Amino acid sequence: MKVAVLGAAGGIGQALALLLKTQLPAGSKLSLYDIAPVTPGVAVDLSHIPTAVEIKGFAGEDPTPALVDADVVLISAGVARKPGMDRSDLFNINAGIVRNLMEKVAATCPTALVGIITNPVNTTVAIAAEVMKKAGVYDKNRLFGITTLDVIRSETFIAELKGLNVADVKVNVIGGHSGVTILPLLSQVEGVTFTDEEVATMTTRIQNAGTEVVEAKAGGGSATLSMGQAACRFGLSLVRGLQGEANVVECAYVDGGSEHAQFFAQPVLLGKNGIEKVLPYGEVSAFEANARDSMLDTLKGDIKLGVDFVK
Ligand SMILES: NC(=O)c1ccc[n+]([C@@H]2O[C@H](COP(=O)([O-])OP(=O)(O)OC[C@H]3O[C@@H](n4cnc5c(N)ncnc54)[C@H](O)[C@@H]3O)[C@@H](O)[C@H]2O)c1
Ligand SMILES: O=C(O)C[C@H](O)C(=O)O
Repeated sequence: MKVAVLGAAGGIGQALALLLKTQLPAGSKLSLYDIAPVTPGVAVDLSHIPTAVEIKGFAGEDPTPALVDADVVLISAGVARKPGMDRSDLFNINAGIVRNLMEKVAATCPTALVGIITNPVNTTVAIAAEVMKKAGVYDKNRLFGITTLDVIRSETFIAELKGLNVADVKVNVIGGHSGVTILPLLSQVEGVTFTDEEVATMTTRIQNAGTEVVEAKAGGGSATLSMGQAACRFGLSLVRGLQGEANVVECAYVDGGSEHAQFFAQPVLLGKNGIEKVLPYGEVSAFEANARDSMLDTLKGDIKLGVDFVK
């Protein structure tokens, strides 16, 4: 199994690479790429960790050598937010970066499972899909916007509020990955009840959690370490699915035939071909149904921006 990380010298990329080096199954290959010249050095550094994961680093303008024979590609290349910015403010720079990298993915490893981390995810995933379509190699079951950070934040905050063991908290987060498009389904969390006020406060906290980190870092970037953990969890789930493990389920932003929008985050069953099955997200409360319906104009606008960018 070969996993490639594009953007591997960045805050997320380095954390993710470290976690993958220590957690990928024995015999895996890990390939790091970034335009930053330090990237081969990052790989040399990680290569001294005694795990049976072979690691190589590549820098420069062309990601192709890192992509050859990749089974999974995780993309965090691009710029991050500073205080006062919205994720959509990153579009001008990151749209072109994702388009260019996806052109290389389409040419070099078109059947790889691709996880997009680069913001604005609601839009960059649509860009990735359009690039693959243009190249004639689009498979909607192999492309994912990684929304796992919203899931692990929800698990953490709910466990804190309700005094639960965080390992026991499971929550679906649906929609997209920015502001009101992030919708945790609190009504489905087993073993707890929330007051209306708790639902409103917790939903807003989860939706604004990225901004919480951006403000706390005060100009030093956005979430990197928690995102490294989230991307590692998602990447390992992709690998477990590819290896034939049963019942691997994650929420992700996918082209899953949703009635709500072309791309929509919801639970998916992962397998040897990426998405084996898009799963229903279940019953929702009146509050959640209203929040879901209210987000759709924003989400569809974000998606259209990405589609138009490539067309
Ligand atoms: N999906 C999520 O939940 C989530 C969470 C956190 C951050 N993000 C996003 O992830 C992205 C990266 O964040 P970060 O904190 O790691 O930023 P960072 O600035 O620390 O790292 C980005 C890396 O991308 C590299 N890069 C830039 N252009 C490139 C190109 N054309 N090819 C290859 N590499 C290139 C840079 O050299 C840098 O090393 C941002 O867009 C951020 O908004 C997404
Ligand atoms: O908020 C950001 O800009 C980064 C990321 O999308 C996050 O949710 O932390």
